[in-house]
Amino acid sequence: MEFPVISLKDFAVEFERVSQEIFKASQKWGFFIVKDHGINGINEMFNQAREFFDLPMDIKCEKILNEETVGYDGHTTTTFAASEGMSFGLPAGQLSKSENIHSWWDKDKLEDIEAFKAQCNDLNLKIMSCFAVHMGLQKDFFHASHRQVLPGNTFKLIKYPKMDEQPKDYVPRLSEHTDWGSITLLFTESPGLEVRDPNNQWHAVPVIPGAVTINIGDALSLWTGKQLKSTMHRISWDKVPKSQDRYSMPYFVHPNFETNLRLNALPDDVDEEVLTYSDYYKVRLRLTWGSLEQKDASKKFGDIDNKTLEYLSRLGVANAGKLDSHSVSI
Ligand SMILES: O=C(O)CCC(=O)C(=O)O
Ligand SMILES: [Fe+2]
Repeated sequence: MEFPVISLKDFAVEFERVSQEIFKASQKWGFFIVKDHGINGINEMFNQAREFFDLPMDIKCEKILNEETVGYDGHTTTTFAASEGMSFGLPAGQLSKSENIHSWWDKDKLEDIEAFKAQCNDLNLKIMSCFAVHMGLQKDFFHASHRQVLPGNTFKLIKYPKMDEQPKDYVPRLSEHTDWGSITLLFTESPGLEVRDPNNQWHAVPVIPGAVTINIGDALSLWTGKQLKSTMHRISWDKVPKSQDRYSMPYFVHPNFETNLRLNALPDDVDEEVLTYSDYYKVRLRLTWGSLEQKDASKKFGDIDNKTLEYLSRLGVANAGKLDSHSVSI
């Protein structure tokens, strides 16, 4: 089964055809690769990532990830990944105002990050317009819920350090999971990512230099009555070369907090209840990063509200039954 690879070279002149390919791939796989996307400066970003992760641990630990999803993680083991990360959350233009930015990320470096985030957001809005038209909505329907307000989109640098052997305590390289938000744009130079294909078998995502891998997150899947698929993905130990570090850079797009994800309620969902993105985000934030909270009482990552949890399992989010895949005890 062939992994979908789509060129955006003729996006404007052949919008109907290209958008249809994107919509179909998102229904069938929930994952696709785009080429000719026009985003510049990818190699420079990888170089920044290498430079940052090469710094001594005490410098990287100057700012540990906070609830804005800004800061470093990698100083401690988690149950879901053997990696370190540097996250740049918040709506466009707000990083320089965050209190959680390391002094190493000076004004010029932050401007580069903001400019890269802006390019990613342009691509995001293009992709969203493809979904809208094929669902019979106004082309810019999703733009209104992707304004630059909280929580904003998170650009993250990730390093999976080379390891001769798997640590004794079982830690997945990256445990199987779905993403939380609307879509994710992923930049990577190395193999290792696997996704569930339409037959539910693990399928290696090809690496195409300079291309962007895009996948649908839970919020957009729920919001579209599951017309679009939020697909499980993972990185397993035996698929990543042992002798070299693996770098990747996801850009996680989130709908605005107040967005009601009930646009196209599922046929068996008779509940009138509103499910905002904020409700869902709080659950995933806590499940993913709650362990940092236990180490630093000044931090507060979301909330597990039982009513939301129960409601989500009834709706059957893509991660159904797996809401604890990034588990911390709650
Ligand atoms: O590092 C990768 O290639 C995938 C990362 C990912 O899926 C995530 O961080 O959600
Ligand atoms: Fe992911």
